[in-house]
Amino acid sequence: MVLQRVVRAVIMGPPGSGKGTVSARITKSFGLKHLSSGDILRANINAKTELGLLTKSCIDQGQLVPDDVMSRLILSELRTIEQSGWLLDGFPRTVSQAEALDDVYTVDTVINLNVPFQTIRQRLTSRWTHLPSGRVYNIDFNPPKVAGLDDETGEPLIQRDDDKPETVTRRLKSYETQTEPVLEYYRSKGVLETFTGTETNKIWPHVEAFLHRKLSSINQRVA
Ligand SMILES: Nc1nc2c(ncn2[C@@H]2O[C@H](COP(=O)(O)OP(=O)(O)O)[C@@H](O)[C@H]2O)c(=O)[nH]1
Ligand SMILES: Nc1ncnc2c1ncn2[C@@H]1O[C@H](COP(=O)(O)OP(=O)(O)O)[C@@H](O)[C@H]1O
Repeated sequence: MVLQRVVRAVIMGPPGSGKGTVSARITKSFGLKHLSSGDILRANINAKTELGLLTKSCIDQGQLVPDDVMSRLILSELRTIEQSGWLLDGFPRTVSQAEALDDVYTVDTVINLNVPFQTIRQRLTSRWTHLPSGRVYNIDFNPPKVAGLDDETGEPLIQRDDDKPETVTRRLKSYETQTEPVLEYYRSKGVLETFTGTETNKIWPHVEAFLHRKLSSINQRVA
């Protein structure tokens, strides 16, 4: 689909709900630029930047990075891709972050992946990540072609430290207390679209059909 105007979208859902997996499909089908807050933070930690050193302990403990740090980081990244449509993944995670985003950009649509916590726990302990690209694999769901190696680059995959069961519990708690209110924030603005299920392959066709409708209606309004 060729877009006549930039589309600004957010994908939300608890850790492990499939945001990264679905984002990869959205970018492929609709050409939006994917910006993942977690990928940006992990790249900084890996490169031992000042930001990486500052945020590592929060992430390892399953806590959120402070709002002002996150909002500054993501808004400055967004400025560099202002001319493109984008899909934000992992930001905003608090109402304060949502307000900071809202001060600068109007979000057209928010895709909310509603996946039960029980399903998520099993997935995260078998998640393997290619750090430089953010590509994710799963031993059961989408294993790499060669165990332990990224399909595209052949580079090693890692298991994230914060995917340990006790840290996952803390991340889910922080999702409930700090991130769920963001769903209400977007619901009241009339832009929240929730997709419920336990399997990405069943959720995806609904997300795809919804985005086709949504993007066509945005294009028609501009035409
Ligand atoms: N078993 C199973 N695993 C899935 C499914 N969808 C995604 N995953 C895996 O679950 C893990 C978490 O997905 P991810 O996209 O990283 O979620 P995010 O944390 O919300 O970005 C990854 O290892 C995925 O490969 C699914 O439908 N079934
Ligand atoms: N918007 C944000 N606000 C605060 N902390 C964040 C944000 N995005 C990512 N983080 C930190 O990075 C960690 C990993 O984030 P992410 O990769 O998005 O997790 P997941 O893919 O499991 O949802 C979070 O647990 C948190 O510590």
